[in-house]
Amino acid sequence: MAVYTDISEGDLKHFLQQYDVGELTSYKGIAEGVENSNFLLHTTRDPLILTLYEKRVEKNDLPFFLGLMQHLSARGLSCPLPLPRRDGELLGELSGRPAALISFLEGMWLRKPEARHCREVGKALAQMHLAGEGFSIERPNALSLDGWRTLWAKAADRADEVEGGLQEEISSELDFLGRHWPNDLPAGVIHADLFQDNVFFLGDGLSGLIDFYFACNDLLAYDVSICLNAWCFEKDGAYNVTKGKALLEGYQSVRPLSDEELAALPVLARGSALRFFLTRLYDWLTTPAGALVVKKDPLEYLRKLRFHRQVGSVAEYGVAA
Ligand SMILES: Nc1ncnc2c1ncn2[C@@H]1O[C@H](COP(=O)(O)OP(=O)(O)OP(=O)(O)O)[C@@H](O)[C@H]1O
Ligand SMILES: N[C@@H](CCO)C(=O)O
Repeated sequence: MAVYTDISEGDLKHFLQQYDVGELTSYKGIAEGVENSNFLLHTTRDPLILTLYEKRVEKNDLPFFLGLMQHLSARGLSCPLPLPRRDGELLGELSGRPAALISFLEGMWLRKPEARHCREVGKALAQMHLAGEGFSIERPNALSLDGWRTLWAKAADRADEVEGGLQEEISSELDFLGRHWPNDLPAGVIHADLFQDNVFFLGDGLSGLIDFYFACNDLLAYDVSICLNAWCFEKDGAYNVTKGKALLEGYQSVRPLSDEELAALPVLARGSALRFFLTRLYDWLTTPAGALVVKKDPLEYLRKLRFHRQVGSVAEYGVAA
């Protein structure tokens, strides 16, 4: 459950006086999510989301995240919009944490997405990539090769507790990626965490994207590979080529991938599988027992990584080579 910081009604009402958002009628903590504390607020006007940024989010990055949501929204992408205080600031403080109010996005995330939903996700990702053009703040990806090495250095000693042989396997994977990582592909603002719980649907239609707190500047095709990992595998670990094809077609209907981007997909997908494996492994090994947060299974991403390692041609992802 992601409510790490509690708030009192008195403090909340005081905080809301800085905004022009009507009177508070009720509020409750939102159990989903693992990074920040989120609350749903009802007021005499529109419902709102209150986010308290927790320790893994760098305060210096908040102008990037909040500014990006404004930028994308202004360019027609459906995503939450941060609300300014009466003094124009987007960021305040509540219960000792940086805090922001953002608009409530209608919709639900899908527990069992189908290929047609993957197509919509592909389209929305490409729309986000185009809408991100011209955003003036830059944020390097803290979770690329260097960040992976740092995480691995903290977890490697204990990795074999999770599965025998992991130490060797992951060390050589990092070496491989260090030698083969592309750096001359089109880059821009990427979401970097566009998992199912960050895409809302209303009926069959995609209603918007949320959770831009890993967004950064990186290769656009790397973001595509994150979505292939997050959306196109079945619970039993099998890659679903119909979903992959739909996601890639949806993406390419808005922003065609170059031959170089397509050819790089297997390596990029190895990297993105490793990224989520490593953050999950680190959390698995360091989250205290009894913490009110659901730990995610690192081995799910190890299996995905192994799949990408044996991919011979990009056609196996569902796209014509
Ligand atoms: N703008 C919004 N409109 C509607 N619901 C929202 C909005 N923002 C967040 N939520 C709700 O809060 C939940 C958690 O939000 P979010 O994914 O941003 O949190 P997080 O802690 O950063 O999570 P994680 O990084 O694990 O995905 C969402 O699944 C959703 O239910
Ligand atoms: N989407 C991430 C968690 C938070 O970003 C994962 O599934 O590991």
